[in-house]
Amino acid sequence: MALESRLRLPLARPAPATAFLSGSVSKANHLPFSLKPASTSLSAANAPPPVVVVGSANADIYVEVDRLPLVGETVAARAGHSLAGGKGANQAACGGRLALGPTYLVARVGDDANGRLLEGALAHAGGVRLDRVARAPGAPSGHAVVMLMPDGQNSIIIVGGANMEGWATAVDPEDLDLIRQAGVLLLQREIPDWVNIQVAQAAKGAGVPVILDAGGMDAPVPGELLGLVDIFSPNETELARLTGMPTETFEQINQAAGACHKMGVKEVLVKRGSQGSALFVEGEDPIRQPIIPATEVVDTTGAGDTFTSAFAVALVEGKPKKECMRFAAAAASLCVRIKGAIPSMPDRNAVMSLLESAQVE
Ligand SMILES: Nc1ncnc2c1ncn2[C@@H]1O[C@H](COP(=O)(O)OP(=O)(O)OP(=O)(O)O)[C@@H](O)[C@H]1O
Repeated sequence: MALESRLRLPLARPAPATAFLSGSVSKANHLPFSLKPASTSLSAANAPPPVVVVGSANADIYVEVDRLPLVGETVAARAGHSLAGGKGANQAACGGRLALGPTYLVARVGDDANGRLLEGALAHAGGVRLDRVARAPGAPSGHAVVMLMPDGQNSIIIVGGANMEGWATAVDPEDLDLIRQAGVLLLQREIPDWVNIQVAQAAKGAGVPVILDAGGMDAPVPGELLGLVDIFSPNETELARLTGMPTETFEQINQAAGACHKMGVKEVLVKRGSQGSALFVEGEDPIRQPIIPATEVVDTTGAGDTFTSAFAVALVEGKPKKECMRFAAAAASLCVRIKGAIPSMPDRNAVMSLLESAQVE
């Protein structure tokens, strides 16, 4: 069956994705954010095109220990539990909750218990289309053992598994077809660079904007990948690592973003934790977005993924960049109030309520 009919995507895209980048967004796209209908139908002609996330899905196995075991020693954990994570899964789960149109995750899991945990958790998170999450034979699902110490420190061991080994020698043509019909392609760095490059090439060829979240492996970002990215989104540490420049002050970040422009990335969206965020578009004044203060900061895990994904959701709706950043800051502010990554990601109505109340403050 042709992909188009299998996915029941509208034949005509509501707005050319490139319009969002060039700033030539139609007037209709400047409408305020609208509420998410009770059920999102792909066949709705006026639904925004899909958010497509290509990335990792990881089973995060948390063990609470008093101390790390010595070589040859066995220690008993005080508690243990497993949660779905991985930057790809996190960003897809967030898109699923926030986007008016569909959100797809393209990922590889193993044919094992962790793979089933991931599929179940993503189905439970709601709103994410899992048609393109495939079980890779012969590779375990990506997983991480997170050892949590009483003082809040942690030690982590990651098994890349299917995230790294589960892709065939070339990306599945059906995945590439889906990407060509997307409103935005969202990438991170927890799958092989060659996969990111192939899917970014497909997006670029179809005029679909590509956002690369710098989070994940800390190996250098290949120049070929950077050259295909429309918006590069690092936090301050990742920006410093990429450019070899200091990123402590706003002016230093501005300089480092300028170095990224020289590497071929036109837009750099920097996440600055409790200092907010800033977007550096080549040749334009930076746009600064302060945080929307949280009543109580419980756990910032997943705040970066929430921010990037929410930004992408607003971008697909044709919102101006400043509004995309405000929407993302509101979503991330809600995320830091609840423990965990996927469990803390807000739904659209909560973000809109916060935006409304923040407006009148
Ligand atoms: N204390 C806070 N209060 C409100 N919003 C916050 C707070 N900390 C972070 N945020 C929001 O979350 C966004 C992303 O956070 P951060 O810069 O920590 O991302 P990150 O380093 O990529 O995160 P991580 O990798 O831990 O998910 C910030 O730009 C900000 O909008």
